[in-house]
Amino acid sequence: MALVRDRRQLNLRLPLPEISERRPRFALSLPPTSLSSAVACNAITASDLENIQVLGHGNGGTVYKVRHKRTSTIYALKVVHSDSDSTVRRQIFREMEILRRTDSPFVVQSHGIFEKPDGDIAILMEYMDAGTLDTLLKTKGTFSESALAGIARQVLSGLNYLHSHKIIHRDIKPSNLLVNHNMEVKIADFGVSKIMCRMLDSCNSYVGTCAYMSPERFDPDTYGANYNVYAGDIWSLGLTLLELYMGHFPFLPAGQRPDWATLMCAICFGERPSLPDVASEDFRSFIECCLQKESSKRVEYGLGVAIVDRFEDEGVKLAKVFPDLNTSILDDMEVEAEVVEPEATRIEASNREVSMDDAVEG
Ligand SMILES: Nc1ncnc2c1ncn2[C@@H]1O[C@H](COP(=O)(O)OP(=O)(O)OP(=O)(O)O)[C@@H](O)[C@H]1O
Repeated sequence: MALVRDRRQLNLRLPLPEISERRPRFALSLPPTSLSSAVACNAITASDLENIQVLGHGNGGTVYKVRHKRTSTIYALKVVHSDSDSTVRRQIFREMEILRRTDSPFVVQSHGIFEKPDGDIAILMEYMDAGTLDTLLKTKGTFSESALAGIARQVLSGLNYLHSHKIIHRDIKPSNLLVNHNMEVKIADFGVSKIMCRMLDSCNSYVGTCAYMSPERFDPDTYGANYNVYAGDIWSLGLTLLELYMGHFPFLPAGQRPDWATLMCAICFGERPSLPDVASEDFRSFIECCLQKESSKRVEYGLGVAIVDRFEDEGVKLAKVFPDLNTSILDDMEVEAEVVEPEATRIEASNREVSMDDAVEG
C-alpha cells in the first residue's frame, strides 16, 4: 500500500525546526484525502497510475505524464531516484514540504507523495498541458504586452500567496512557470525555495539559477543592506517577463552563452537592459520597478508598505499599467494540447511513510 499525502494548511506562524532538529522525529500522517478531481475520497496509490510519457528531466529527477487507471485523470509525476545525491534529495524533500503547505490557484497543486521500496520518491501533481513559459517561448515565439500582463498578474498573485506564507521561491524563471491550455500560469519547482521562520530572517544564500538571481544575492554588501528577502523573486519576475518579451536573456546579446562571471558582472554592474522602441511606457515602467538593482528601492517602489500589502497594491497598479489586463491572452496565443502515444509503465510504490526530512531550510 502506498501512502498518499494530501495538502493541508498548517499554522505557518508556528516556529519551524532548527537545522539540527531536521531529522524526522515523527512520521507525517495524512489528513483525509480531499482531492477536487474525480478521484476525491479515494487515496491514489502509485499502482493506480500508468505512465504515458516523459515530460521532462530536471535536476536529478524525471517528470512523467501519468494516467489514473480508473478515472483516466491525467497527472504529472515527478520522480527522484534513490541514488540521487544528498543535495537533490534535500531539494525534493523541500519541494514536498512546500507543496504540502500550499493551496493556491497560482501554485502547481500536489495530489500526493509516494516513496517506492527502492527509495525513489515521487510527487503527484496537477498536469499542466501547455508545458512551461520557456517551452512556449521556444515554440511560439515572443509574447505580446497584453499576454505578459496576464502572466504578470498570475505570477504576482502566486508570489503574493507564497510571500504571505513566508515562502521565498528563489528560482523564478520561464522554465519554472507552468502553463495550461487556458493560459493559466502556475509557479512550480520549489527545490531551492526557502520557508522563512521569521519575517525578518536573512536569506542571502547562493542558490537558484544564476542568470535570474538579483544583484543583492551576488553582492549583498553593495545591493542588499537591510534588504527584504522577498525582493529577489520580484527581480526574477521582471527578468522573466523581459526575456519573454525580447526572446533572449535580456542582459546579454541574443545567442550568447555566458559563463558565471560574465553573468554576474552583467547583472551587478551592467546597465538595465534597454527595451525596444516599440515597448509602451507602461511596460517599461513595470520592468523598471522590478529591475531596480538596489533591492530596498525595488521593494519600496510604489506605496512602500510591507511586502504583502505591496503585492496586493501591485495588483491594482498593474491593472493601471496594463489596461487590457483582464482580456484573455488566448487571443494572443493559441496553445495546443499535445497528443501522446501511451506506453504502459507502472510506477510501483511501497507502504513506507515519507517523513519530514530536510524539508525546511534553516
Ligand atoms: N506539473 C507539470 N505538468 C506538466 N509538465 C511538467 C510539470 N512539472 C514539470 N513538468 C515538465 O517537466 C520538466 C522538468 O521539470 P522539473 O521540475 O523536474 O525540472 P526543471 O524545473 O525543468 O529543472 P531543474 O529542476 O533543474 O530546475 C519541466 O521543464 C516541464 O516541462
